[in-house]
Amino acid sequence: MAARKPLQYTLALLKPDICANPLLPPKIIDTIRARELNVLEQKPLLWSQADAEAFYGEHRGKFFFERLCGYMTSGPFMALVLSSPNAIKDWRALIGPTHPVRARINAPDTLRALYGLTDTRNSFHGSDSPENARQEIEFFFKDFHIDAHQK
Ligand SMILES: Nc1nc2c(ncn2[C@@H]2O[C@H](COP(=O)(O)OP(=O)(O)OP(=O)(O)O)[C@@H](O)[C@H]2O)c(=O)[nH]1
Ligand SMILES: Nc1ncnc2c1ncn2[C@@H]1O[C@H](COP(=O)(O)OP(=O)(O)O)[C@@H](O)[C@H]1O
Ligand SMILES: [Mg+2]
Repeated sequence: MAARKPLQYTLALLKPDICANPLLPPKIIDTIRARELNVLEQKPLLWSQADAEAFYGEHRGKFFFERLCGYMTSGPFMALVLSSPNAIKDWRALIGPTHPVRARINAPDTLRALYGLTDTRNSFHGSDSPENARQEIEFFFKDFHIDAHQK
């Protein structure tokens, strides 16, 4: 009997443009589950400028940093913890490339192709590495400990 691969966890954000339409988050969550990603945690949030600058600190100084923080503090959004054997890759494959215009050309079935508005307002976030997933989950869900779930 092959040993089961341990579950992997990732942080997903449904950004303010998605959450501005109350019909969309439930629809997106159905799509997430249909792709065999488990939704372990979810919560609505409204960020301050300081929260946005802390989370996206890696992009400070880039030309889009201010507009990114302005977008992410423009309204309520939703944070989720997703799990599957390859949750990081699975969720990033489902949301597609960063730039919606490119997504519509190269990956038309992805969520950013379907819902993304502009390069900044691209509707979704997904952790891009196991270490970032750990940090990003901790950022939003202080009481969620990956190790406890992997026992
Ligand atoms: N390198 C560089 N690219 C830029 C700059 N300003 C805009 N762009 C690029 O041009 C794209 C389109 O610009 P915008 O029309 O402002 O689109 P956007 O920033 O995604 O849209 P907003 O949601 O309005 O911020 C941006 O996403 C960037 O990829 C800049 O100052 N430097
Ligand atoms: N060239 C750009 N123009 C405008 N906004 C951008 C650009 N690149 C990235 N962003 C914004 O910054 C966020 C973080 O960028 P990055 O980590 O490179 O992409 P991803 O979210 O796909 O991991 C993106 O989701 C997007 O909202
Ligand atoms: Mg990123």
